[in-house]
Amino acid sequence: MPELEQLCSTMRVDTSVELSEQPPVSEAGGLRNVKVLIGFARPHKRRILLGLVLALSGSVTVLATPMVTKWILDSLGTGASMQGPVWVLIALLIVGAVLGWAQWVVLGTTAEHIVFDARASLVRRLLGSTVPSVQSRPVGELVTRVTSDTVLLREAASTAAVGVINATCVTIGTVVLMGVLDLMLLGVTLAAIVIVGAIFAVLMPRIAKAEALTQESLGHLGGVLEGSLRSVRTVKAAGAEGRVGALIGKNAMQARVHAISGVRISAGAWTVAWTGVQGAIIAILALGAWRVDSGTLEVSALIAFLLYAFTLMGPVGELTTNITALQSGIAAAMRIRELETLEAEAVPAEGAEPQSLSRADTAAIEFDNVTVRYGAELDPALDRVDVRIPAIGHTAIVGPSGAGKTSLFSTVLRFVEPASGVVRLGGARYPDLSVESVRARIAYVEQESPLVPGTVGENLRFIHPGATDDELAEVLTLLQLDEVVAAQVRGLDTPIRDTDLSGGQRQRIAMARAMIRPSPILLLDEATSQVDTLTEAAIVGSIKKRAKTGAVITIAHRLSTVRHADMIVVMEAGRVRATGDHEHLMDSDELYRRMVHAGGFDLPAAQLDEAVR
Ligand SMILES: Nc1ncnc2c1ncn2[C@@H]1O[C@H](COP(=O)(O)OP(=O)(O)OP(=O)(O)O)[C@@H](O)[C@H]1O
Repeated sequence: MPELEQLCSTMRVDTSVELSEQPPVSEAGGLRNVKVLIGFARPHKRRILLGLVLALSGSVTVLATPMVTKWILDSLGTGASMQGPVWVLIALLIVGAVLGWAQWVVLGTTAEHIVFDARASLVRRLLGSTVPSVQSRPVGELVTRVTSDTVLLREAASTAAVGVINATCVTIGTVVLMGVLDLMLLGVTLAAIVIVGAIFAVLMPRIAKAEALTQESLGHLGGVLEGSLRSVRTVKAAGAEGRVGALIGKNAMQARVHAISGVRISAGAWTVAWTGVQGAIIAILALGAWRVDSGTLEVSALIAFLLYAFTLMGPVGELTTNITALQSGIAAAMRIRELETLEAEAVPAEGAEPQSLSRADTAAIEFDNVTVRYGAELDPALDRVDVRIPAIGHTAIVGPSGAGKTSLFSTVLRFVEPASGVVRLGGARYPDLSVESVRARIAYVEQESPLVPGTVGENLRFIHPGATDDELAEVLTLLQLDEVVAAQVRGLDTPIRDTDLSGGQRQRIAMARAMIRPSPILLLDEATSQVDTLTEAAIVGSIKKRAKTGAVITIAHRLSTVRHADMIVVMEAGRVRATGDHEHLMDSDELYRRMVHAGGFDLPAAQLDEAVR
């Protein structure tokens, strides 16, 4: 758990570190792709080195065994005591077993550390990225990168890398010792190794490609599945289970096709490797027998040579498995690394502090000629907006769908940064303030899915974890939630997933969370649906109360919220069209009048006329 706490506590710090320390992604450069994988292993190089030393030491015991066997066979011929070589064999066995165990533990543990680090780094990256960049990808796809891709990294970045080096060393060592025994038989072995190696070189990139495509399909699968489950009610109500299932199944099938292609190529590589080694053994046996027969080779040397040939199957098999694992790991590392393209939030600035936000004559938020775009080629979502929101009172933002209300909130919360113009909080310019210091002064209630994983109590204390029981009780009463909470099986300790809260009750819990302690600014994106009369009355009442001591800014959809606002900002097509109170706007602004008569503040502009008619 301490590691988890550490992970959580470092969530808010600069996120650009770990992933960006690695070299840039390249589709073409195989070596560069390997470097991406090495980037994940680098922090654990000492442990990996230890694992390699243990693996190599273990291999020495394996390599020594045929020579000691030859020693025993030679002793048979000369009548010398066999006690010495037998003890050496037993010692080699024990030492080899201990080294193998230690290698397994060291590398296995390291692999888990690598997976944890990659996950922690990914979580930090995801939570540290800007809202639009995270929301531009399906959530399920991002989740698979943290869950399944990191698992593939496990073997590749530790065991597989060591396995490849060790197997290569063992192969070289075996070849050298074979050369000591007989050069002609070595020639046969080398020919087999070269042929197997060449076929491998051709097959490996194809395995890598199949792995990358499999992971990509799995990512898409996760994305579609997550989206479908999120809207399971709509899916079922529309009787679309079959269609949605087919769409998810299509991604699953694609994953299967690519995975099967990978399996086939891997099977081919394995078969080639084993057949090559087996063929070499038969050739060695035939040639060796002929040479023993002609008196140019000792029987003990032939047996030792054959033992080496059999030993060679180990490293060749190890190479095949580990190179396959490396290819999977490289594909996973590239996908993990690709998340670097998510735009990170601005690094905290030091220095400026907002002025007091509690005086009626100061502005809580000021927009000075602010333009916001979601892409260079897109029309601005906010177009040269000038607005001044007082530090005390209720300001309602209204406008047709797409007018820029949410973008205004996103700019206030620094989810997006203006392309031009400047925003001020309590007189201090945003660029001079850290993101944290801005958000610390704002409580925000979003319109959609306002509850977070955890218990009811954790949800209520989400913004202010230190809130006292009295503070909690007060806000629960204000929002008429006390009985709702008491009715849950374990009261405040009821996990959200076990509650039977209605949409309106969830909305009120989200409100309570934001109001448990006064924040200078309360941003409320009013829910259009799911709001019962009780919730509506509770929300209007709490807005009024809070607006006496701070700034309450609502994206308002209902007349009941808008009518009593101290100031109403009417937005249209990214611009502020008019400001004033209800009476003033009813007299002076045509669009506002139409929205009031239409009975909805969020209809698309084209529908307003129709609704009024
Ligand atoms: N993440 C995004 N990427 C690209 N364009 C966006 C994004 N978010 C909003 N927009 C565009 O910016 C404009 C303003 O959208 P915004 O969501 O701020 O309007 P809104 O008034 O809140 O609308 P609604 O009431 O329908 O939520 C729209 O044209 C919208 O298409």
